[in-house]
Amino acid sequence: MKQGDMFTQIGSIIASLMFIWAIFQQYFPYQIRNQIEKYPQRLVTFIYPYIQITFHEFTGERLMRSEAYSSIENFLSSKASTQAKKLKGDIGKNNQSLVLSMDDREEICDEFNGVKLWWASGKNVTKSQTFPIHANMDEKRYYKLTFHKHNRDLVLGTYLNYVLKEGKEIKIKNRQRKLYTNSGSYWSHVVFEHPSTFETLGMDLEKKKMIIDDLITFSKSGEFYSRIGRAWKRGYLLYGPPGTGKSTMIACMANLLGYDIYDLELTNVKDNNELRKLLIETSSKSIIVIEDIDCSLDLTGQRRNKKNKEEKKNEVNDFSMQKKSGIGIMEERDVKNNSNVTLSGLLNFIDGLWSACGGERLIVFTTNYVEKLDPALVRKGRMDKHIELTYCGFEAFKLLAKNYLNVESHYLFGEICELLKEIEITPADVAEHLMPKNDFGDVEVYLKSLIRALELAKEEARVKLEEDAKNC
Ligand SMILES: Nc1ncnc2c1ncn2[C@@H]1O[C@H](COP(=O)(O)OP(=O)(O)OP(=O)(O)O)[C@@H](O)[C@H]1O
Ligand SMILES: [Mg+2]
Repeated sequence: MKQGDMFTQIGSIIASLMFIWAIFQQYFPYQIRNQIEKYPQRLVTFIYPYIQITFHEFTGERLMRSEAYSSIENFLSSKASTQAKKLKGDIGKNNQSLVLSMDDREEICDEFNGVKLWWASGKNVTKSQTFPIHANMDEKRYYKLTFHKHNRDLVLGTYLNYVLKEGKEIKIKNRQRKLYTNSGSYWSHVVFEHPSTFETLGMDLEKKKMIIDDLITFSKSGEFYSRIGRAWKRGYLLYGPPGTGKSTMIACMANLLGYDIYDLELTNVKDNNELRKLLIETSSKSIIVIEDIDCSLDLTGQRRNKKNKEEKKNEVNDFSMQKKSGIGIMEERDVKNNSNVTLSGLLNFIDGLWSACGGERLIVFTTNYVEKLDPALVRKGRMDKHIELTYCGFEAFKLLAKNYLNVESHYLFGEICELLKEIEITPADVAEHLMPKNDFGDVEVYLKSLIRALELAKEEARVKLEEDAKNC
């Protein structure tokens, strides 16, 4: 028989069956129909004791991308890379890693609490009404989960929640992170791609480990915080001289935990209401940073006095000094905009905001002058961890030498170690000496340049000491 004839015959059989079904539906009372329908269903359940759940990619009237679908996609991506034979590859949203997912019409098996389940990917293709270029718009993808009916409770009660939660976490890890800054009461953002990590941060190793442990413990303690009835937040105060790595450490924290950064410029905020609005808009898994907190607010709750204003007057004309002399900017703003953020407004936000918002947040203040801060601002519970970033010690130097020069030991290290004990030099200055120059000289050239700088600083310190002694 020709293929065309076969299709015609099948078509007429289907048409006849549909006709009989329509008659059946119309003329048999509901009760009889129900009885008769039960048997084929029981037969199917007996022969095929599996349940299937379909998760479509687009849902709702406006065909929004389903969150469940994208969570499942993320959840399955790690399993797909080891099990599926046909994979799809793409660059992740963080623009750094390759993300693999299962291709259409693939199936993989998952196991949960000793129970086997099967995930299959598929797509329905409907004929495109539009131009061929839009043909893809008519492909409707879905994931189908199949499991034995005995495991219904486990799958619906626990497994699916677990899949959605895991998928969400993977999504957050892979997402493109953002650096937000505020102008007035609005946040604007750029993609956050700072390369600093704790591996490249030069500092005392024990202290570094303590900070990493603290951050990781915090990020895993959601349930603990909720059990004890505290908002899931933690405050860090980073203090130390300029160039010791405070801002760099914030980037390391964000990279370690995969958080966004909100760099809050308090001097751009008009009043406490505007501050509250800004903070409520911050997302979960974020670090809210206020740099140079001593400059951003008058920490006695009063505006700085006139004398201070005069002192700062010249500095604000120099753009490079503006960050450091934030109070100067603030006073300039005050005159024009009547800025009115107060210490108590800031404290309220630290204490109260997160309770309402949920989700994990770090708040980080930096300052060069910890002694200037109001004790109320930095007490435990508000700023839980106070971390001093210090001048460059030998351990920090070794890490910088390894990163910048790819050298772990050298005969000049001993001399540098001795000099670092006597001379205060910031990691930023050390890094500057180790930075590759045009001539790309060898390691010795860079180390000797650093030694010269240290000896010069030592000599200057000696002369200054002598002069001070004479003046006394
Ligand atoms: N501990 C460090 N390890 C590695 N690099 C560092 C470290 N400290 C500083 N640097 C380098 O010096 C530069 C300046 O450091 P950073 O901006 O973090 O200093 P800071 O403490 O925030 O200074 P400021 O108080 O002026 O804001 C960074 O770009 C970084 O390359
Ligand atoms: Mg800084």
